[in-house]
Amino acid sequence: MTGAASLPPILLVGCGRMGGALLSGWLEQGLTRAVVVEPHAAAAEALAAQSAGRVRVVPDADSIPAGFAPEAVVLAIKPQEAANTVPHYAALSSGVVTLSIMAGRTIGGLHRLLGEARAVVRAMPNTPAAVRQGFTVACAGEGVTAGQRALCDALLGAVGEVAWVEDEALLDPVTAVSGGGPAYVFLLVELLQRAAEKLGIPPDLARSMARSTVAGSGALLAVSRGEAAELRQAVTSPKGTTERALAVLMAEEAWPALVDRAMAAATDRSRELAE
Ligand SMILES: NC(=O)C1=CN([C@@H]2O[C@H](COP(=O)(O)OP(=O)(O)OC[C@H]3O[C@@H](n4cnc5c(N)ncnc54)[C@H](OP(=O)(O)O)[C@@H]3O)[C@@H](O)[C@H]2O)C=CC1
Ligand SMILES: O=C(O)[C@@H]1CCC=N1
Repeated sequence: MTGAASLPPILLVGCGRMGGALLSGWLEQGLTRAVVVEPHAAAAEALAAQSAGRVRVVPDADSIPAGFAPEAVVLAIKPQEAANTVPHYAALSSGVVTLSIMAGRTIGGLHRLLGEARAVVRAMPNTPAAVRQGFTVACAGEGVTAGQRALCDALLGAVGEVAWVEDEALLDPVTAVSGGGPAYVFLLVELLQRAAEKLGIPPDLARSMARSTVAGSGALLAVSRGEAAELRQAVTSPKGTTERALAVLMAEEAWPALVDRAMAAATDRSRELAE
């Protein structure tokens, strides 16, 4: 991974939830010069305050200061905006690496929008990036140099762990599982809270219980060397209460089948977003 202090000038296109999380990680790591294209006024104002002059926010590609020469163009807009937006960055992406975090959008599709000769890395981070606990899977397209890959590794590594794969097709199931994964965990919190309330627990207590249980379990998992199944078994006393709940959740037609179906649906959607 490239040293944090060596982060070169970056152009970030789209500074919403994911782009903003990445940028704050880069700023924390000492990024000194970036231009952010972000038409959303509130997000742009927050950024300007956070960056103490290191980031210039502009509303569109035409407003990028003349002479700004980024070493990476990071695409963090929605996949549905790619066709109209990405071609505006064809000139700036020439000779540098383009790092896309857009769901579904393929390296080949980005080559068609930017020009075949462009160096493109496709990556899928997740929102724990906001607290530097993200997990990103990345894939480098043809022609990406070792230096460009190291730069992308540094940019993604600023917000958490990075794993690289050779097979780009894996990015679709990755998007389903780790890209969207935080949403499923937060849904579990919501459902635990709702069930607790239905069982008569006051809402405030139900909320605290559900949040702390999931956050604490995540913290325990993070420091554990063993498998998740072992942590589950450590809670499950023989003939006890958890065993009864797990018999419901782990029935083949329950969570095992539902999670398979949900991940397949998200994977299919990622493939649909390709063009
Ligand atoms: N959210 C997540 O958990 C993850 C998202 N991703 C990917 O990251 C990308 C961004 O997602 P997310 O951050 O959630 O979305 P957001 O909507 O929060 O961020 C996108 C931002 O881009 C801005 N924008 C719209 N059009 C343009 C444009 N032409 N030029 C520059 N900026 C523009 C939007 O402004 P406005 O609101 O005004 O339209 C918005 O602020 C998506 O492609 C998504 O697939 C990847 C991993 C996880
Ligand atoms: O829901 C989405 O499409 C994006 C990609 C992964 C997480 N959020």
